[in-house]
Amino acid sequence: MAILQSVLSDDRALLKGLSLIAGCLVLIVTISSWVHSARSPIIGNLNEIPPQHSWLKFKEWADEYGPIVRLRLIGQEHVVLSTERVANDLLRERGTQYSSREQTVMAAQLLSGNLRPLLLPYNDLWRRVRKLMHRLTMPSAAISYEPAQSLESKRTLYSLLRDPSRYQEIFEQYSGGLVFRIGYGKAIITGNESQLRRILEVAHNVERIASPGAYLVDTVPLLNYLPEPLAPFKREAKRLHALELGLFRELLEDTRAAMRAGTAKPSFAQTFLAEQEKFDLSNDEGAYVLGTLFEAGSGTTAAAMMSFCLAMTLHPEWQKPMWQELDAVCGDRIPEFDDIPQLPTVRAVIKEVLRWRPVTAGGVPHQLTQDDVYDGIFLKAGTIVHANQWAIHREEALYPEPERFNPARWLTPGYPTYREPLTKFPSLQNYSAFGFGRRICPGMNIAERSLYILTARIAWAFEFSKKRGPGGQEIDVPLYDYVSGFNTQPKPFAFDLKPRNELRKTIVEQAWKDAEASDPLRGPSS
Ligand code: HEM
Repeated sequence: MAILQSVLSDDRALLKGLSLIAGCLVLIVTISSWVHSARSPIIGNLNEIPPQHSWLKFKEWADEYGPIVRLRLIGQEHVVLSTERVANDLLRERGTQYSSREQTVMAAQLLSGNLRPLLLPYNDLWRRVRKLMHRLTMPSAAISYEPAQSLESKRTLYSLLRDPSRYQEIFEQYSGGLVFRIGYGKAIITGNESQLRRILEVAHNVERIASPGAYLVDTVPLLNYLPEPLAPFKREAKRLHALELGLFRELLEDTRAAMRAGTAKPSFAQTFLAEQEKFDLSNDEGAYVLGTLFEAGSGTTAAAMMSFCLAMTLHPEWQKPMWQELDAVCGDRIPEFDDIPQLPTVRAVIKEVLRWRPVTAGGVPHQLTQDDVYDGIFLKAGTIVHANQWAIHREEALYPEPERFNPARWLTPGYPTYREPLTKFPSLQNYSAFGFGRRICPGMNIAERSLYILTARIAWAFEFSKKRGPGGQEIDVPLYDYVSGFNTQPKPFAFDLKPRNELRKTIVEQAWKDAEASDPLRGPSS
C-alpha cells in the first residue's frame, strides 16, 4: 500500500516532463519552488530532493530546522511533519480539517472513478466506506480471522523450510493469500490463480498511476479538458478503470452466487452483501472497499516480514531472547494465538522492525481542507501533509540511539517507550507505523495478528544467519538498500535460514499437512 508515500520523490522526472511544454506552463505553474522551516528563510530548492527515498532528506531538514518543514513544489504547498507530537496534534486532534486526500486526476478520479477508498476525499462516501471497513476489521471481527492466519502461516513455514531463497514470493503469498481468503472466501493454492493474478495487476496499476510525476495531467489538471482523441491518458484510464471495476464486480458476484447456492464461506464480501443496507453503499462502492482492502493489505504485511528477515540477519543476537521466551512458553509445540500475551519479546522485535524500517517510510499524505494556524504557522487549505515516519521513528527523545535496532526499548524500564504490563505492551495498536488520525490504517487489527503469529512461529522454528561465500567468508548484507516503490521493502539479500533442530522441522511439516487437510476452503478455486 502506501501508494502515495513517495509523493515528492519523482519531482525531477516531473520537471523534465514540464520542460517539454514550458512555454504554456509558465502561465499555469508556479515555477518557484522553495523549502523553508516554519519561520526560517528559504533554505533549499527542488533539486535538493533526491529522486528516491525523499524521507531521508526530509529527516535531515527536520534535524536542522525543526519538526515542521514547509515546501512549495510546482505551485503546490506541502508540509512535512517529523515528530509524533505534531503529527498527532494536527492529523488526530484536528482530524476534521486534516483527513482528506489530494484528488489527483489520473489516480483518484479517472482510474478509480472516485470510488477507491484509499484515495477518497474526506466526504460522506468516505465516512460510509470507513464504517464498512470498521465492521470488517474491528477487533472482534479480526479475532475471527485467526484460523485463516494460522493456516496461512503454517503454509509459509513449510514453504520457507523447502526453499528459503524464495522468501519474497513466500511472504507475498502469505499476505496476499490471507487477504484473498478472508476478503473473498477463496483459497490461493498455487499463486497462479487467475483472479489473484488479475487483482495483483490492478494493485500494480494503481501504484504506477498514482506515482508522482507519472502523468502530466496531475500537475496540469487543465489537460483533463482535452477531448479524448487528444488525450491518450484518458483512454488508458478508461480501459484500466473498466478492467478493475469488472474484476471487483466479478469477485462480489461470485460471493453472491455462492450465497444463493448456500456454499458461501465467511468473508468480507459475504458480510457486506448480508448487511449492505446498513452501510448505504451501492454494489460498486462496496466492491471497491473489498478491492482496496486487498490492495492495501497485501504488500504491506509482506514488506514488514522482509524487513524482519533483514533485522534477524543483521542482528542475530535478538534470536536468543526470543528462543528462550518461546521455548519457555511453548516448548516443542507450535506457538498459537493464545500464547501472544506471554511473548513480549516477539512483539517487541516486530514493533522495532516497524520503527527501524517503516513500511510507509514517508507516510501516506493527508490533505488539509481549511486554512489553519498551528504554533504560529499559517497553513493554507489544500496543503499536502506528510507525516514522515522515517523521522518520527527517529526522534531522539523518544527513541534513544534511534539508528540502533534495539527491541529492548519496548521491554526494559527506563526507556521512554517502555510500558507495563508486558502481557499487553508492547502493542501495535495506534502505532505511528499505521498512520494518524481518522485515516489511520483500518487493517491494523488484522496486520498485528498476521505479524505476531508469523514472527513467533518463524522464530520458534528457525535460525537466521549470514550466508557464507565459497571461501567460507560471510556475505555482507547492506544496512539500507531498499526498493524505491511505494512499500519500502529491502532489495533481495542473502541469508541462511535453517530449522533449529530436526524435531521442529518435523513439527512444521506435520503442522502444514494437518492444516492443509482440514482447510475449510479445500477444493478448486478460480
Ligand atoms: C504491516 C502492515 C500495514 C501497514 C504498515 C499499514 C500502514 C498503513 C498506513 C500508514 C496507512 C495510511 C494512514 C494515514 O493516512 O494516516 C494505511 C491505510 C490503509 N490501510 Fe494499512 N497498513 C498495513 C496493513 C493493512 C491491512 C492488512 C489492511 C486491510 C486488511 C490495510 C488496509 C488499509 C486501508 C484500506 C487504508 C486506507 C484508509 C483510508 O484512506 O481511509 N492495511 N495503512
